[in-house]
Amino acid sequence: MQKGDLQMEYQFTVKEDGRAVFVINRAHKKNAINYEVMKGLKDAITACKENDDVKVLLITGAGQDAFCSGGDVQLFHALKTEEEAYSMLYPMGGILYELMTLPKPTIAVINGIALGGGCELASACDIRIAVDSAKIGFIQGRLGITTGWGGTTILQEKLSPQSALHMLYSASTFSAEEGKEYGFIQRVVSASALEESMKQLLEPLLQKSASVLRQYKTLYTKRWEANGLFARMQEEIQGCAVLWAGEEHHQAVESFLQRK
Ligand SMILES: CC[C@H](C(=O)O)C(=O)SCCNC(=O)CCNC(=O)[C@H](O)C(C)(C)COP(=O)(O)OP(=O)(O)OC[C@H]1O[C@@H](n2cnc3c(N)ncnc32)[C@H](O)[C@@H]1OP(=O)(O)O
Repeated sequence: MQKGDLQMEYQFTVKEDGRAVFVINRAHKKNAINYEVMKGLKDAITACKENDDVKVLLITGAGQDAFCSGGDVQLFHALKTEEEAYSMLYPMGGILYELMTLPKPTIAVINGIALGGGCELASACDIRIAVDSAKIGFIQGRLGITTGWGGTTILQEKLSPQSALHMLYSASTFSAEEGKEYGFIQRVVSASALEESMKQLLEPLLQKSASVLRQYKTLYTKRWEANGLFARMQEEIQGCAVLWAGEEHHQAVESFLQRK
């Protein structure tokens, strides 16, 4: 394959105004997360932490109809046992913990459908802005599993129990406006107004000094360290791995893969 033909599964750029942008670049797979995207996200978060020029991290998906459809079902379908599932779930949970505690503002720009682990990824960001056509759903329950990247533990820090548990129990797909009613989405805009809305959202943040932004985030990170956030995420991940090995999950994934 010619070098020029190589399609990177993600793009990470740092703009002159201090915003860093991570784009999941797998639109042909509704921006599902595979191991390359996981590594790219891990490296991007580290780069943001180490680069004083970066003030804000944005995460979004390539194309117009998907933010992220969760883990790559075709790829992760090969993981059958609890141990094999844990070998993928735990590293991604660690990445979401690093994202959650990055000492800089993080914004999920939900440009389209966000499902399963895609919602967990968005949850780990400080702020979620969505286009009005976006659909969001913690659909893991339909596959006989729970969130497996720490998403439930993260929601416990951001949403009311009634909102979070309804979204999780139902495994329903909600509109962006419904997600806003639950407190999961902070701003809903039309696709055409997204760029302007992002400008309005970012301007006041980019004008603040890095130390002010870092101080605010550190106050939250200290709270999460004090209440054992990562240990609770790990417990959630272990629970998901047990369900992952169950027949209900394997049959649900098989049905998805055989659907066409
Ligand atoms: C802990 C996290 C947990 C985990 O995986 O570990 C999860 O995230 S569980 C949830 C996993 N995600 C899903 O179950 C979503 C599966 N995808 C869908 O339900 C649909 O594809 C949908 C609703 C996103 C879009 O449906 P639509 O009819 O508009 O498009 P297609 O289904 O034809 O999809 C187009 C193309 O993308 C591939 N695709 C979509 N989602 C995934 C995915 N999550 N993993 C891998 N591939 C995905 C789909 O197979 C099609 O590709 P093709 O080569 O044409 O088959």
